[in-house]
Amino acid sequence: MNQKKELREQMILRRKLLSPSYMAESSQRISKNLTQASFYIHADMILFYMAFRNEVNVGLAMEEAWKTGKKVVLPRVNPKERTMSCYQVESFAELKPGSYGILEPPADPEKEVHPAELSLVVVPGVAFDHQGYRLGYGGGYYDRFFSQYPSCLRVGVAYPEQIVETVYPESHDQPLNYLVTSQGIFNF
Ligand SMILES: Nc1nc2c(c(=O)[nH]1)N(C=O)[C@@H](CNc1ccc(C(=O)N[C@@H](CCC(=O)O)C(=O)O)cc1)CN2
Ligand SMILES: Nc1ncnc2c1ncn2[C@@H]1O[C@H](COP(=O)(O)OP(=O)(O)OP(=O)(O)O)[C@@H](O)[C@H]1O
Repeated sequence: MNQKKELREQMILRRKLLSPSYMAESSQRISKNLTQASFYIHADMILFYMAFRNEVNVGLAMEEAWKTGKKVVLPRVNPKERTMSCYQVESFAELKPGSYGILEPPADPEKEVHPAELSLVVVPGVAFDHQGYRLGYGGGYYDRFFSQYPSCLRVGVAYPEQIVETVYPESHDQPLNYLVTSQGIFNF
């Protein structure tokens, strides 16, 4: 547990040291690699995330998804229960800062999507390992989400600097199917 906490702090620090131009360029390459992958091409409803604190910015992939007629979905978090609900979005202009300052869609019941309908989930993270495990901010949001809805394909996105030998997975940690980096794609 302490190993996990130390790795989280170390990896957040490492990510803070990346330059804005490096992150922008890598994020573009990651978005491009993602949108060229067959699992993305075949997906019609995709849960993305809005980057905060130096995370990989997948905005370019979201724009590509809108252009090609895919349904773009974003989460709203419920910090009390540590759960996420999903809403379809049509543009970045609809979003407003929510919990943790992360941009979120409005809670419009007509736009709510049942997570079982998602064909692909793009997952942020602090660190990723060679077995397909990820380390987040410790809220357990994605682990809880995937244990409840195990059928959607999970794809992590990372700068190569975020990949480590192991993130010390625990029994509740839900592994990814793929990890997309600026240098290529891992299949677990
Ligand atoms: N862009 C993005 N959206 C996301 C996630 C993410 O990792 N990235 N999440 C993925 O889970 C969820 C939000 N999870 C979060 C969990 C904790 C903190 C946070 O600020 N934690 C404090 C510690 C607070 C505490 O210990 O109670 C901190 O890090 O300072 C932020 C986001 C849902 N949306
Ligand atoms: N399926 C689950 N049901 C209930 N609690 C869970 C579940 N998965 C994880 N948790 C709890 O959530 C907490 C955080 O888990 P963990 O440290 O793995 O989060 P994380 O993967 O870093 O965060 P996140 O998924 O939010 O990015 C743990 O205390 C864990 O017990």
